[in-house]
Amino acid sequence: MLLKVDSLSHRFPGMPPLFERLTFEVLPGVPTAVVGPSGSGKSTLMSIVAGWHEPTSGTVERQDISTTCWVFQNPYGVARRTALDHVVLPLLSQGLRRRDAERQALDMMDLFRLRDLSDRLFRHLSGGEAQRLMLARAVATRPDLLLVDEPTAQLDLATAHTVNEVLAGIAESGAVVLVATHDPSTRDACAEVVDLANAQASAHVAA
Ligand SMILES: Nc1ncnc2c1ncn2[C@@H]1O[C@H](COP(=O)(O)OP(=O)(O)OP(=O)(O)O)[C@@H](O)[C@H]1O
Repeated sequence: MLLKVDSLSHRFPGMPPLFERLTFEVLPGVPTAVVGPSGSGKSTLMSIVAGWHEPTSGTVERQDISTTCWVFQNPYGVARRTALDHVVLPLLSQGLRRRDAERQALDMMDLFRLRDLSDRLFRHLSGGEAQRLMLARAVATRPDLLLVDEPTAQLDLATAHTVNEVLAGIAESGAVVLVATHDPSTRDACAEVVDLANAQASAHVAA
């Protein structure tokens, strides 16, 4: 598997270019951070990589990648469903029996320190809990490509550390992982960094 971004440029109508000729690759086992100031185009890049948005020019190749999950910056859930339901549902739709889906979902919630909240309604979760729940749901389905936008934005240091470790573990287990972040601890937990700070003039990848 390989995510290959080649000479990618994007500009919204009437705005200066967000990035130009951005070129980088992400391999399984090499979690990669996308960094840059607010408004530099991190979320836009994620949506282009996810295939939701057409770039102005350039290409995104998803070699041997058949499943993609994109975890948004803002968590979206069903107010009157439990936390556990949110993780179980995609597993049921993958064909797992309910008992197996629940076991797998609880294991995943454990990783993200959410197991004690399994029966809590989504609308009663805190922002950080809801954000971790969205991560647990995405990771539980074992996507080939995992795109994550600001996973630690609402978390304390210790919980952010847990999330960074889980994301590194997911990459190690063979997924292609790309994380947009402002958080230095997440940046440091990644093996590669794509910096959009200077990507208007010439794109680059910094280690
Ligand atoms: N559909 C759109 N049409 C026009 N402008 C847009 C559109 N989507 C995003 N923008 C603008 O493009 C710029 C980049 O937005 P984006 O959300 O990608 O930045 P970001 O780096 O993720 O920011 P943040 O760190 O604040 O989340 C912003 O100035 C934003 O207002």
